[in-house]
Amino acid sequence: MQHLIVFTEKEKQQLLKKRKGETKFGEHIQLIPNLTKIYVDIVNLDVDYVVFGINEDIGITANLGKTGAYKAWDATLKVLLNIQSNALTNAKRVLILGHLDYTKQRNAIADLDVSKKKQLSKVRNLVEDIDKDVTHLVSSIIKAGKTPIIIGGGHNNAYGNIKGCALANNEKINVVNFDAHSDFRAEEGRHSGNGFSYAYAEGFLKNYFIFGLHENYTSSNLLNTIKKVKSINFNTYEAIEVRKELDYSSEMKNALNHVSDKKFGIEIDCDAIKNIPSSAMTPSGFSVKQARQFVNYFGKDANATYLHICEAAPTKKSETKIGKLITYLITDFIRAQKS
Ligand SMILES: N=CN[C@@H](CCC(=O)O)C(=O)O
Repeated sequence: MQHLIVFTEKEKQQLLKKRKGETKFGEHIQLIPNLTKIYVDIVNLDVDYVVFGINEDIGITANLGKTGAYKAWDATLKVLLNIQSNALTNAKRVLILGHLDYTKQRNAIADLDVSKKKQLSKVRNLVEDIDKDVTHLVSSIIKAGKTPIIIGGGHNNAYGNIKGCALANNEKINVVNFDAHSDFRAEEGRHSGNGFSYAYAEGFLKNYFIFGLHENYTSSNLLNTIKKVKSINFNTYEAIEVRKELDYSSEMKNALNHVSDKKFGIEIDCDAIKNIPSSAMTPSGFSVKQARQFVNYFGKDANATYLHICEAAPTKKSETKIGKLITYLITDFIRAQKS
């Protein structure tokens, strides 16, 4: 795993802001001292969750989107390590593994002109390399009996999550996706808009529920496709929050029915949440409270297999806000699983 950079005790100490009389989450988490073989390193560790970041936005570049998601992991660590450690946050059950690093690859594509077909396909080929790493890492974590919590990166990484889970369990998995977009675009080379279509076409994804699709950002072709395929179900943000034809809680129940008959992944695209800096930031979207309720609701189910939070693109100004958002979602998931 040449791109996996393990999170070290030294880095942890640099980020921890200790306070007398209090214990921070980072003081109780587990780390692995050396990386040998990921499965062997974690299989005997007494933890339930393996949290790791994917420092890339190459998939977003390959989808001609707005970059910056490679910074979400660092933003998250700064906040996550410094929340309180108490009976409600369960830090001892958490391994902070580290991150997949693609700095070199990001630099190598910086000067490419993605409006040119050949150069775009170079970027899309790089996404396939990332896919291999994510697939291997997720499948090793699941085979070791732990639950992956993945902080992206672009939504292209849904593909590696799904394939990794399916390979580890030796069967297709289901997914519920909290997202303004279907990410079911054509198989035209890998990017952040086709993680689910590739996973479906290659036989790793079975039932797929898209929660809160934006009607303005779904092409006519895609709408026809997702209406036609029986194993795909969806609702729209407009039907729930604008026209009030559907009720948020009942829709979560409906989505759970669609995915919970077997192992399923929970995908949270931060562009579904109002005003969160991301590739497709929107002034009209679900609230942070609704996103947290969503993670809690699906995280409670015994078949919930992984959590992926992606597409948030922090700036200097929004770094703490994004770190806090992602930390709330991570801890909501852990609490939900415990209950
Ligand atoms: N993962 C995001 N997919 C969206 C991106 C939209 C955008 O960046 O504007 C899509 O392909 O539609």
